[in-house]
Amino acid sequence: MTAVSDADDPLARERAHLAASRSALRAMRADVEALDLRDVTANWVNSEVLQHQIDDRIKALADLAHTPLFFGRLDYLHAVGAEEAEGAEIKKGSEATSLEGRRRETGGQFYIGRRHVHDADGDPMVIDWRAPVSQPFYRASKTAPMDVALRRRFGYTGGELTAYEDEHLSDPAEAARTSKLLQQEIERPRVGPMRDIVATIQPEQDEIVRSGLGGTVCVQGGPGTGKTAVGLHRVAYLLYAHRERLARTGTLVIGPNKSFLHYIEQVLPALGELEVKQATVDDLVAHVEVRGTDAAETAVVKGDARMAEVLARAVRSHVTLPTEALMVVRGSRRWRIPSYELEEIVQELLDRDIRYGAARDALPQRIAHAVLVRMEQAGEAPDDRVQDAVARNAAVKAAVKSIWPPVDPAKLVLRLLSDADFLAAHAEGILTEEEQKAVLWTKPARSVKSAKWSAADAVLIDEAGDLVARTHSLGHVVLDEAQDLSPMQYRAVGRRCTTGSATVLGDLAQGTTPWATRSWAEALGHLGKTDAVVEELTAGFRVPREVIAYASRLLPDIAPGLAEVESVRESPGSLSVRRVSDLDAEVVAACGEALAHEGSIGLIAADARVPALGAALASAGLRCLSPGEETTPDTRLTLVPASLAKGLEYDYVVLDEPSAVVSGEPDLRTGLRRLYVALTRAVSGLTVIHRADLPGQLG
Ligand SMILES: Nc1ncnc2c1ncn2[C@@H]1O[C@H](COP(=O)(O)OP(=O)(O)OP(=O)(O)O)[C@@H](O)[C@H]1O
Repeated sequence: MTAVSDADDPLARERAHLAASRSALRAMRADVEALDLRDVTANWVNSEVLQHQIDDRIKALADLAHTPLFFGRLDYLHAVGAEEAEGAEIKKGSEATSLEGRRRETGGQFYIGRRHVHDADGDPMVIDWRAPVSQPFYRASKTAPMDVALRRRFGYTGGELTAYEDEHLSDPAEAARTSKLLQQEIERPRVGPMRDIVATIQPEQDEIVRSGLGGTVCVQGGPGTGKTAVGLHRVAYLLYAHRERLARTGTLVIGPNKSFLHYIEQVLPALGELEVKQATVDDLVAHVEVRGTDAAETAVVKGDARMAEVLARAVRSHVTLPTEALMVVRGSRRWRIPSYELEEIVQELLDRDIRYGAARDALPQRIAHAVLVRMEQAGEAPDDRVQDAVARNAAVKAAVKSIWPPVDPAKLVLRLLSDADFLAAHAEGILTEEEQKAVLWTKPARSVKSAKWSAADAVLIDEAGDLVARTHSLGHVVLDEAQDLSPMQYRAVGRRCTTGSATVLGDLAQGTTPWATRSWAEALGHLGKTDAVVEELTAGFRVPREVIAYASRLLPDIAPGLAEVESVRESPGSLSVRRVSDLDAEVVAACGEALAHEGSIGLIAADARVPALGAALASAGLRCLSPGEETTPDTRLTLVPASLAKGLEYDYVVLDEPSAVVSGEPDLRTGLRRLYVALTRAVSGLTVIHRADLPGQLG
């Protein structure tokens, strides 16, 4: 029997490259594991830090059995520069040199994967998907082949490479066709948390993913258009392209709630990025314990950007212009600074755009300077040490304390919400009387500790905190489900990226808070990023065509003017709407039917219906999870209160009583938006079960 030659069996050749890449990765990992820190660090702290970095590197180099090491290949027509091939990762001269050789032979053949893998000589076996040379894998087309002769996509079953699909982009004779492997990957059933999409990022998504670190991008996109996926991949891309800078400044992903963050938390580690922090807006502003809630009209006023002006006035009101001269005694001499001169110093600090706390810190030195000028006029020759000593003089300290006392942000907000006169003094001309009444506590709180702070109050404290001392800014912030943020929350996020940039993701049609975003331009203004570019994603990857068409009947009422999502997925029979008389029993039965399919099942219901449905499922012997709990092959059903459905997805969704979802909200528009969210969580099938009439648009 003759052995099959490589040329005869390309699949065998690709498998051989996979096996070789795997062993190269193992060798890279072994190299890192073998590092002996005792040789390089004498000091314990350094070795702790280094060990941490090494542990991360070892984790990042893990060969995950079910994550293919590469998913594509590009064959270039002409040579590619070493810079482009390795992008920001290029470090070793040997890689560049050996690449040179490879280019001469082949014109450039690159395997694209989740991370860079090289062999013992430093020859690249797999190129990081983020390297510039990988870009045509996502963007090249028949009309713009980007110098690519062949684009090959690989299909895997488990960890096994089982198929490939070729596109000869520069061959005019070959007709363009849609990729089956791409379609299969998009339709692969979901079990467990969200996964990465590196193998199938679409051209319009790639443009956002690879947009530069300097600019803020805002993405408007309907349900399932890949906003979350794009935001997470953008962070991974930026970390690759600007690793050092972002390692110093930090990156953060902000999501609407803990269960959502739990759902997305494995995407970045799967891409080898372990250092990105995640938080909700509430986490960011957790200066006090939140135990209270606000009525909607109160929260609307507290979340309004005008509150920033009220707070700014209230903070500044602590400055009292001096009315008396200051006498500084040093040895046998007395130095007098008249009140008008003190006033000038204070006024000058007030006019400058610096934080209250920074100005307070500067004041003693300014006063000391005025004293020094007098000393010099009197023929003395004081130096810096004298100035410092004067700044610390008891009389100067006392003057500073009375002119510019310290401000505690939480105490300030406590006073604004408790003391009608204090609020009125600073809200005059900004908030109406009714609005002032709305924010005042009916029962004034005694102390910061005992106050029943609401989530909106915590944001006010954060704003006040920033007026006193500048908030630390990160290098990049991804803000998901942004449409639900109040103007004051946008400001809280904005001050965490004043010197960095942001990726803002949202859908105006899915805004379900009373202060939901009306326009991105307005939101970006509150965020402090008016120069942001607004992009729109319209291709839907989650929801099948039939289902999105049904949900989109709500669009004219909830977001007139927004385009309907164009599903990339045809899935006939994916929608079923049933009117029943025994609601609970039929819902349980529908869950049972859904469980006959592979993948995850979500039963979505109005929050108030959740206890009854939980009991009905339990008595039918069906185990269910709460959102954020991980699905397992044994327990694939999650009971989801409609208020937590946002951002999540399930292969099959059973939606209980739509009218209850609508009436669970304070107004019709919010109710219909909540329903729109619930209707757009299904990947493969949606079953709507109702006893009451459906909202008119769906009837
Ligand atoms: N290019 C792609 N290839 C494969 N799957 C994709 C692609 N883009 C998005 N998806 C998948 O589509 C689903 C929806 O994506 P995602 O959750 O990011 O959408 P979204 O716009 O944030 O939705 P929502 O508005 O509902 O929060 C996810 O399962 C995601 O992995």
